[in-house]
Amino acid sequence: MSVTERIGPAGGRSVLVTSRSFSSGSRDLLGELAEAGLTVVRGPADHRLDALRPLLAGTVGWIAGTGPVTEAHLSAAPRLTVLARYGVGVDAVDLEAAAARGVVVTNTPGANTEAVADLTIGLLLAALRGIPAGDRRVRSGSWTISRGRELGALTVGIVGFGRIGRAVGRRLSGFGATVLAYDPMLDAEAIRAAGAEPVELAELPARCTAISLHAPGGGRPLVDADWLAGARDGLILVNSARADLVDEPALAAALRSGRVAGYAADTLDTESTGGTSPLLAEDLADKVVVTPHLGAQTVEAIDRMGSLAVADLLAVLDGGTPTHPVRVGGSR
Ligand SMILES: NC(=O)C1=CN([C@@H]2O[C@H](COP(=O)(O)OP(=O)(O)OC[C@H]3O[C@@H](n4cnc5c(N)ncnc54)[C@H](O)[C@@H]3O)[C@@H](O)[C@H]2O)C=CC1
Ligand SMILES: O=C(O)C(=O)COP(=O)(O)O
Repeated sequence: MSVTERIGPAGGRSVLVTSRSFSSGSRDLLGELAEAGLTVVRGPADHRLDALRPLLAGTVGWIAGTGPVTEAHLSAAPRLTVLARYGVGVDAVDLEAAAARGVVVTNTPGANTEAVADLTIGLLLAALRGIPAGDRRVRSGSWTISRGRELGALTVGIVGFGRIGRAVGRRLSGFGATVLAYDPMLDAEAIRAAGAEPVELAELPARCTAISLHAPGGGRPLVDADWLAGARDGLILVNSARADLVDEPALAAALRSGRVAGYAADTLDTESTGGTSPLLAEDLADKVVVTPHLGAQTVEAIDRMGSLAVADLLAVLDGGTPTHPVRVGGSR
């Protein structure tokens, strides 16, 4: 579909869709929007202002992926009433600017939890057993082996023990791993009740063979040179959350020194900044595996995210209350 293709009647009120993966799903969501008298307009997922400006002018609702929503975007959308984040993280949205303009922000908590938890285990196993590197060797004619670890023998740390962190913890417990968790918003009892040992962030590197990140982005990196200096040799780090949780140059140095044995991620800084990632350097190819932010991309999660986003968008446009509002300070 081209950037400005319209679905529904010309003119009238329009809904801008910039999520990469929004589709009708099992409920004909595009039909529901059209039935509500809304024209659906597609825009670029990276939210380039020059391309979006003409589309934002008439938009009353916006279904957005992970692209930035800044004061400049909002001021280009004077009729905007509701920004429905199709997904969970609101780190790229200027929530204060939205609140100041009376724009209601919603998201789809829980809709992609199982999808991201599944991918996280896949990334962890890929790094732990060297699956992508093994595949490359076979394709180049070599049946050279590598030695990994069994997941059940490991102590695994989880940073951010929310919906996805706990879903990953449940899967890890099923494998027989020992699960430690750090979450500054949860008390120790809540963490224990969800099956993990509560620990401080600083304890994790020395105690874990693998650590998985599930905290919101938008702040300073939690994984930096100091934190990495405390790691056991051979740490595996998994990041299916946000790139800015990790100081990437510091991690590249730790991978080269061998302190960190592997990094498996669904995101990199370059996802939003463009350019070249230090983690994609040729000499790190066998230690780093990256997927293109596809954690939420399952048939099931896309269906749930779309249904929740459209239901809340229509509720707000009807003058009602959304089920999943995001308030200022609702993120990290
Ligand atoms: N790869 C992908 O496609 C996806 C990535 N995500 C990312 O995963 C993150 C987590 O998603 P959910 O589990 O659904 O959110 P959630 O809100 O249920 O869990 C986040 C947890 O992190 C905790 N937290 C906040 N600040 C923290 C800090 N400084 N250190 C450690 N923990 C902290 C919170 O208390 C909360 O329990 C999202 O914010 C998003 O960035 C989410 C969905 C899809
Ligand atoms: O839900 C999130 O925070 C995600 O990262 C998923 O984003 P997406 O819908 O795949 O652009």
